[in-house]
Amino acid sequence: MPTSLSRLCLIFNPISGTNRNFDLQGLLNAVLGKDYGLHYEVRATQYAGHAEELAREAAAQGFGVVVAVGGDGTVNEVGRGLLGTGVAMAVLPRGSGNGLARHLGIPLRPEAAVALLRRPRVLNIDVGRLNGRPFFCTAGLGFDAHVSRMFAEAGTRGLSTYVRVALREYQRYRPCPVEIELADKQIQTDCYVLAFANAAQYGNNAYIAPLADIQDGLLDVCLINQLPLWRAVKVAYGLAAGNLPTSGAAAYHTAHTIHVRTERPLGFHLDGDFAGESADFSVALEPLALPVVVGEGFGNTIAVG
Ligand SMILES: Nc1ncnc2c1ncn2[C@@H]1O[C@H](COP(=O)(O)OP(=O)(O)OP(=O)(O)O)[C@@H](O)[C@H]1O
Repeated sequence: MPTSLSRLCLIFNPISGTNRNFDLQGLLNAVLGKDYGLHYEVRATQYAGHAEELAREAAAQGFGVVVAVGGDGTVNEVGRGLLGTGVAMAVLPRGSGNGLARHLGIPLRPEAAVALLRRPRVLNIDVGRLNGRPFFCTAGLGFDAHVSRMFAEAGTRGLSTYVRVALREYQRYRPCPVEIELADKQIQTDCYVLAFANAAQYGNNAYIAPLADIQDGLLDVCLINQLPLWRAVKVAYGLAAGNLPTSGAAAYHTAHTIHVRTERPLGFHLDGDFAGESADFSVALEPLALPVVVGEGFGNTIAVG
């Protein structure tokens, strides 16, 4: 194993997920111990955005793997900090949804996820950017972004809060006329949800783009123009069953660059966290821009020094 991969910095978000009794240091000692020749350090975040700074600092200090201990928001911050450094990101899933970890085949059981770090397998994944800001799993505009904003304000986290907020906001949210340019196509339509998927799922095995390949240099673009009740039921079922593309409830495209103008400013999310509002969106993909530690059986291994 290259020596750099034996130096691990774990960046721990104490507020992700719902389990507050998590002994990370005890887990690391039990699973990694002293037998594997690894050096590992834990650094806790103190505020939103801190994980990006900590990750950049760890890369500059010569750590070879920086582990995001949290959910997709933490993964996004750590990934942002590592872009361009050549340092690999690993994930110890501790969030509510854990979309990227699930896509990469990383076990949700903490002991098994940590065990992957003994001999990390690293490969490069594509990175999306929405108005210049990176995302690794999914980004989007419309209802899903609106729900992520309301979820952030809800006071409690977890799947049950998310479902409660989504059902409440479904009564209120209205679609917006948009113009979409992608892959030589111009589309004028209403937009209820426009999702840009680098990975297949939002998290919690909700498959917004089950065919998305995180190494193919393309984003899977999912458009839902209206969401009357009958279609909402189809979408919910399609997300869970992984058959949304064949359900007739959503339209799909693939592209590496997309431009969207909206009639009114729309909220957008990056990896499930609300990230602001705009009426003009440029989305692009950087192929294979981030090395990541993957689960057993995922993709092909490449050498990272
Ligand atoms: N110390 C901290 N105090 C407050 N907020 C923090 C802190 N550290 C990180 N955060 C913020 O916590 C938010 C939620 O974290 P994260 O997304 O990892 O968990 P989650 O929402 O439970 O998981 P998932 O995104 O997989 O559903 C992130 O947006 C991050 O910026």
